Amino acid sequence: MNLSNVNLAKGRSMLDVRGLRKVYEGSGRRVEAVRDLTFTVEAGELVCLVGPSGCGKTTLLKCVGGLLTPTAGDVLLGGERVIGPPPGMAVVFQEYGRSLFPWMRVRENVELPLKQKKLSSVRRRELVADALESVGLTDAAGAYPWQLSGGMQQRVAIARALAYEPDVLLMDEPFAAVDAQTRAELEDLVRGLWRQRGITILFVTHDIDEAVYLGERVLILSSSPTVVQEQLKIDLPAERDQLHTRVAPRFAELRTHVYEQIQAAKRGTPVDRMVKDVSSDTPPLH
Ligand SMILES: Nc1ncnc2c1ncn2[C@@H]1O[C@H](COP(=O)(O)OP(=O)(O)OP(=O)(O)O)[C@@H](O)[C@H]1O
Repeated sequence: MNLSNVNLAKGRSMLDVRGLRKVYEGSGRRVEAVRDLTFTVEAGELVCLVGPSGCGKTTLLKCVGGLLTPTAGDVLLGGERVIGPPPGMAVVFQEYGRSLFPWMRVRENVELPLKQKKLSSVRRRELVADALESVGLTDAAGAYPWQLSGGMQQRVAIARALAYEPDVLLMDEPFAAVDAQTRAELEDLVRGLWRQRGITILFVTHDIDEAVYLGERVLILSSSPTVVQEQLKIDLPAERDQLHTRVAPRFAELRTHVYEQIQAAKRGTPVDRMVKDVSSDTPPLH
């Protein structure tokens, strides 16, 4: 499935997750990781998923990316059911060290997935150069990953995903392993790329501040077995920066609200099992 030619205007559903359930079984152990997840991501949206540790964020992302088969429910990308890794998706994982091939130069790592596409070598080179420029790594094209810092390696992983021109970019705690300053830079890089390129991004994080800073909407997940506890519209201005956004009173209100919800999830406070879609309203804050 290639959605590049499909007219997916902003505001239309790109990703539909319906009644998703995942139970792991084996070795005499049965874990209901995800109970019943339903949500939609619109074309061009940046949605963050946040929830307590072990609540099934990675499981959900693997199901969305077609890397795991759900026990029940469906994932639809552009209206088509995901039954394996779809060509319209790219994933950036936390462990950049394991996702890049150490024996390949940066430009070869970025080009590798493009070889699955029927593109001329000239076009592949253009896409690689454009993606490396977007993440500020043009000068590192000939280096090996192990010659780069952790933050630079994660930029390479982002460039590889961008070069692939995905309709949906899945990011699984991509900045969890880098230092705080690099993390802030990478957050701004992702928001900048999202605004420039209009990609649809589903970003998983356990970091509440990161979710509020990055997202247009935050989906708060309950503890395992997981359901969507709340969907919160982030009504901060589109122009965000680390200095001013994070000290804005509204940022503090939103992060406090998410924090309270996650604490409630950890305590196992019963939550409404239906999705509360507040995407068009200002969220109630207490
Ligand atoms: N392959 C597997 N087999 C059995 N159980 C699993 C498997 N993968 C995950 N689980 C269980 O499913 C639950 C959810 O795990 P998952 O890694 O999806 O959560 P998470 O929210 O991403 O965690 P964290 O925030 O700590 O990274 C956990 O109880 C975990 O032990």
